[in-house]
Amino acid sequence: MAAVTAALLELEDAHARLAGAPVLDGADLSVRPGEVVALCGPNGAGKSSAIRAGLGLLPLSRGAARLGGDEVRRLSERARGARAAYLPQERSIAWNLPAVEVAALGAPFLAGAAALDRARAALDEVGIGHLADRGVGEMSGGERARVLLARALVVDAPLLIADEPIAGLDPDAQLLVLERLRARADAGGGVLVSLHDLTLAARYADRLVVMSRGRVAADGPPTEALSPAVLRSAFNLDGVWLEALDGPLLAARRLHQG
Ligand SMILES: Nc1ncnc2c1ncn2[C@@H]1O[C@H](COP(=O)(O)OP(=O)(O)OP(=O)(O)O)[C@@H](O)[C@H]1O
Repeated sequence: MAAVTAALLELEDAHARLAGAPVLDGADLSVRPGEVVALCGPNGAGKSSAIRAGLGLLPLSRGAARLGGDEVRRLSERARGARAAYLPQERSIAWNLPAVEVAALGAPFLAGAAALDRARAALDEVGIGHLADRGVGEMSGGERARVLLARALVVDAPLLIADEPIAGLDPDAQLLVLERLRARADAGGGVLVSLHDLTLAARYADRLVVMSRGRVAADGPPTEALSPAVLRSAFNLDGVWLEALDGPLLAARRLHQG
């Protein structure tokens, strides 16, 4: 009998409010082992809120949030940290520590040398191995963003959640990072990644979830989820998918305002 694989993260009819206004309004979301799920939607649609709810960082007023099959609010912070690595959208690092030490913070339970080895490997993975010993206060914004991604890659957890990991990265680094996330999923992990670049989302994700006004407007194979109707209603775009050499390519223009 085939075993049913539990979702690594699940939101079911999730409702949440911030400052008196709804930010999640009945959102459903799941991530399973082996898949990259791209979370897309316009600014303010609720992507970060959905991620934070799944991690137990944003309490729900109604509905359920489960991490690794258990209700997230019943899990200790340590248990949450063991179930999901998280790269938040916020990219600041307070202390000017060497990149390798910042990345090693992702493996607090490993002995120092083992954590530093893993951190160096992760910095290599994101293309900045040569900056491992440089202070993060002496780096460009994109380099610092990659250090934080390396810290998330160091975490030994079945699920990796990355909130806009390619924002501010150069084109080569964007593709490199998405390749690394793809490789994590191909090795059996689950990946939830919020992205604004719809073409890249379509190329690297197995499934694409479109959020709009705190709800899920579409969930499915990327170019099906981003249908012309959804592009119109959620993104204000008049768009079509073209088939290019490297995969689907979105050709879109802004809809004229009435
Ligand atoms: N701390 C807060 N207090 C009050 N409202 C908030 C707060 N954080 C976010 N919001 C509101 O919640 C809604 C959802 O925000 P969220 O950050 O989840 O959107 P998002 O889809 O991740 O957007 P973006 O693409 O801009 O990062 C927005 O309307 C936003 O203004």
